[in-house]
Amino acid sequence: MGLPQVCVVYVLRERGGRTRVLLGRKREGLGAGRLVGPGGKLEPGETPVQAAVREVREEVGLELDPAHLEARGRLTYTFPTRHAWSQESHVFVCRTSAGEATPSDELDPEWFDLDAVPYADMWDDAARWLPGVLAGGVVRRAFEFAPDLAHVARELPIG
Ligand SMILES: COc1nc(N)nc2c1ncn2[C@H]1C[C@H](O)[C@@H](COP(=O)(O)OP(=O)(O)OP(=O)(O)O)O1
Repeated sequence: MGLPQVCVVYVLRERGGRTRVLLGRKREGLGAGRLVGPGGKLEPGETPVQAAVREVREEVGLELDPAHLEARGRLTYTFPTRHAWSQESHVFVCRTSAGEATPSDELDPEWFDLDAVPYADMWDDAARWLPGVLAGGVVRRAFEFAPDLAHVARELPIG
Protein backbone atom coordinates (compact mmCIF):
# COMPACT_ATOMS: atom_id res chain seq x y z
CA MET A 1 0.00 0.00 0.00
CA GLY A 2 1.20 3.53 -0.75
CA LEU A 3 2.13 6.07 1.86
CA PRO A 4 -0.49 8.44 3.30
CA GLN A 5 -0.79 11.53 1.11
CA VAL A 6 -0.55 15.01 2.58
CA CYS A 7 -0.19 18.49 1.15
CA VAL A 8 1.67 21.60 2.25
CA VAL A 9 1.16 25.15 0.98
CA TYR A 10 3.57 28.08 1.14
CA VAL A 11 1.44 31.22 0.75
CA LEU A 12 3.46 34.25 -0.34
CA ARG A 13 2.55 37.94 -0.01
CA GLU A 14 4.35 41.16 -0.89
CA ARG A 15 4.74 43.92 1.68
CA GLY A 16 6.94 47.00 1.39
CA GLY A 17 8.75 45.53 -1.60
CA ARG A 18 9.59 42.33 0.28
CA THR A 19 8.12 38.88 -0.12
CA ARG A 20 6.87 37.09 2.97
CA VAL A 21 5.84 33.46 3.48
CA LEU A 22 3.10 32.27 5.82
CA LEU A 23 4.12 29.58 8.29
CA GLY A 24 2.38 28.40 11.44
CA ARG A 25 3.43 27.01 14.77
CA LYS A 26 1.79 23.59 15.04
CA ARG A 27 -0.32 23.38 18.20
CA GLU A 28 -1.00 19.65 18.31
CA GLY A 29 -0.36 16.30 16.66
CA LEU A 30 2.57 15.32 14.46
CA GLY A 31 5.23 18.05 14.65
CA ALA A 32 3.64 19.98 17.55
CA GLY A 33 5.77 23.04 18.39
CA ARG A 34 7.40 23.20 14.97
CA LEU A 35 6.84 25.81 12.28
CA VAL A 36 5.20 24.27 9.21
CA GLY A 37 3.41 25.38 6.11
CA PRO A 38 -0.36 24.96 6.40
CA GLY A 39 -1.35 21.53 5.14
CA GLY A 40 -2.43 18.07 6.11
CA LYS A 41 -3.87 14.79 4.98
CA LEU A 42 -5.87 14.32 1.80
CA GLU A 43 -9.41 13.17 2.52
CA PRO A 44 -10.86 10.24 0.55
CA GLY A 45 -11.58 11.29 -3.04
CA GLU A 46 -9.80 14.62 -2.70
CA THR A 47 -7.11 15.79 -5.11
CA PRO A 48 -3.97 17.41 -3.67
CA VAL A 49 -5.19 20.81 -4.94
CA GLN A 50 -8.60 20.40 -3.28
CA ALA A 51 -6.93 19.35 -0.03
CA ALA A 52 -4.55 22.32 -0.20
CA VAL A 53 -7.42 24.82 -0.54
CA ARG A 54 -9.35 23.15 2.31
CA GLU A 55 -6.38 22.83 4.67
CA VAL A 56 -5.35 26.47 4.24
CA ARG A 57 -8.94 27.59 4.92
CA GLU A 58 -9.24 25.33 7.99
CA GLU A 59 -5.81 26.01 9.48
CA VAL A 60 -5.21 29.72 8.81
CA GLY A 61 -8.51 31.09 7.41
CA LEU A 62 -7.20 32.22 4.00
CA GLU A 63 -9.11 31.59 0.78
CA LEU A 64 -7.11 30.32 -2.20
CA ASP A 65 -8.21 30.04 -5.81
CA PRO A 66 -7.23 26.54 -7.02
CA ALA A 67 -6.10 28.12 -10.32
CA HIS A 68 -3.44 30.05 -8.42
CA LEU A 69 -1.85 27.04 -6.72
CA GLU A 70 1.57 26.27 -8.19
CA ALA A 71 2.50 22.58 -7.89
CA ARG A 72 6.14 22.53 -6.81
CA GLY A 73 6.80 18.83 -6.42
CA ARG A 74 6.66 15.99 -3.95
CA LEU A 75 8.52 14.89 -0.85
CA THR A 76 8.68 11.44 0.66
CA TYR A 77 9.25 11.08 4.39
CA THR A 78 10.00 7.69 5.88
CA PHE A 79 10.29 6.91 9.58
CA PRO A 80 11.62 3.31 9.82
CA THR A 81 11.04 3.28 13.58
CA ARG A 82 7.56 4.91 13.42
CA HIS A 83 5.90 3.79 10.22
CA ALA A 84 2.67 5.63 11.03
CA TRP A 85 4.52 8.92 10.50
CA SER A 86 5.75 8.10 7.00
CA GLN A 87 3.99 10.11 4.32
CA GLU A 88 4.20 11.65 0.88
CA SER A 89 3.72 15.40 0.69
CA HIS A 90 2.50 17.43 -2.31
CA VAL A 91 4.17 20.84 -2.23
CA PHE A 92 2.42 24.02 -3.41
CA VAL A 93 3.22 27.71 -3.54
CA CYS A 94 0.42 30.28 -3.81
CA ARG A 95 1.10 33.96 -4.52
CA THR A 96 -2.51 35.10 -4.36
CA SER A 97 -4.74 34.72 -1.30
CA ALA A 98 -7.73 36.46 0.22
CA GLY A 99 -8.39 37.34 3.85
CA GLU A 100 -6.21 37.70 6.91
CA ALA A 101 -4.38 34.79 8.49
CA THR A 102 -6.06 33.77 11.72
CA PRO A 103 -5.11 31.15 14.33
CA SER A 104 -6.92 27.82 14.48
CA ASP A 105 -6.83 24.85 16.84
CA GLU A 106 -4.00 23.49 14.67
CA LEU A 107 -1.78 26.45 13.76
CA ASP A 108 -0.65 29.87 15.01
CA PRO A 109 0.12 31.69 11.75
CA GLU A 110 3.04 34.07 11.29
CA TRP A 111 4.55 35.83 8.24
CA PHE A 112 8.32 35.72 7.64
CA ASP A 113 10.51 37.58 5.17
CA LEU A 114 12.01 35.05 2.77
CA ASP A 115 15.51 35.88 4.01
CA ALA A 116 14.48 35.33 7.65
CA VAL A 117 12.73 31.97 7.59
CA PRO A 118 13.62 30.25 10.91
CA TYR A 119 14.59 26.88 9.49
CA ALA A 120 15.86 25.73 12.89
CA ASP A 121 12.24 25.79 14.12
CA MET A 122 10.99 23.64 11.23
CA TRP A 123 11.28 19.96 10.46
CA ASP A 124 14.94 18.99 9.90
CA ASP A 125 14.45 18.38 6.17
CA ALA A 126 13.05 21.83 5.40
CA ALA A 127 16.38 23.69 5.20
CA ARG A 128 17.50 21.22 2.53
CA TRP A 129 14.80 22.01 -0.02
CA LEU A 130 12.47 24.85 1.03
CA PRO A 131 14.89 27.70 0.08
CA GLY A 132 14.92 26.37 -3.49
CA VAL A 133 11.12 26.12 -3.64
CA LEU A 134 10.69 29.65 -2.23
CA ALA A 135 13.15 30.85 -4.88
CA GLY A 136 10.89 29.42 -7.60
CA GLY A 137 12.12 25.85 -7.90
CA VAL A 138 10.55 22.40 -7.91
CA VAL A 139 11.47 19.57 -5.52
CA ARG A 140 11.34 15.76 -5.69
CA ARG A 141 13.28 14.27 -2.78
CA ALA A 142 12.97 11.53 -0.18
CA PHE A 143 14.17 11.72 3.41
CA GLU A 144 14.60 8.94 5.93
CA PHE A 145 14.37 10.04 9.55
CA ALA A 146 16.60 8.75 12.36
CA PRO A 147 15.31 6.74 15.35
CA ASP A 148 15.13 10.04 17.30
CA LEU A 149 12.21 10.92 14.92
CA ALA A 150 13.65 14.45 14.62
CA HIS A 151 16.70 14.37 12.39
CA VAL A 152 17.16 13.33 8.78
CA ALA A 153 19.35 10.21 8.79
CA ARG A 154 19.86 10.09 5.05
CA GLU A 155 18.42 11.05 1.76
CA LEU A 156 17.03 8.22 -0.37
CA PRO A 157 17.32 7.90 -4.13
CA ILE A 158 14.13 8.65 -6.03
CA GLY A 159 13.00 5.53 -7.80
C1 LIG B 1 8.28 14.54 8.41
O1 LIG B 1 8.85 15.65 7.96
C2 LIG B 1 8.17 16.74 7.62
N1 LIG B 1 8.90 17.72 7.09
C3 LIG B 1 8.31 18.85 6.70
N2 LIG B 1 9.09 19.81 6.16
N3 LIG B 1 6.99 19.11 6.83
C4 LIG B 1 6.24 18.13 7.33
C5 LIG B 1 6.77 16.92 7.76
N4 LIG B 1 5.76 16.17 8.24
C6 LIG B 1 4.64 16.89 8.09
N5 LIG B 1 4.93 18.06 7.55
C7 LIG B 1 4.01 19.14 7.23
C8 LIG B 1 3.06 18.76 6.15
C9 LIG B 1 1.83 19.47 6.52
O2 LIG B 1 1.78 20.75 6.01
C10 LIG B 1 1.92 19.64 7.96
C11 LIG B 1 1.04 18.72 8.67
O3 LIG B 1 1.19 17.42 8.24
P1 LIG B 1 0.50 16.29 9.10
O4 LIG B 1 0.66 14.99 8.43
O5 LIG B 1 0.97 16.41 10.49
O6 LIG B 1 -0.98 16.66 8.96
P2 LIG B 1 -2.02 17.10 10.05
O7 LIG B 1 -2.04 18.60 10.13
O8 LIG B 1 -1.82 16.35 11.32
O9 LIG B 1 -3.23 16.55 9.28
P3 LIG B 1 -4.71 17.04 9.30
O10 LIG B 1 -4.69 18.54 9.15
O11 LIG B 1 -5.26 16.34 8.14
O12 LIG B 1 -5.21 16.60 10.64
O13 LIG B 1 3.28 19.44 8.34
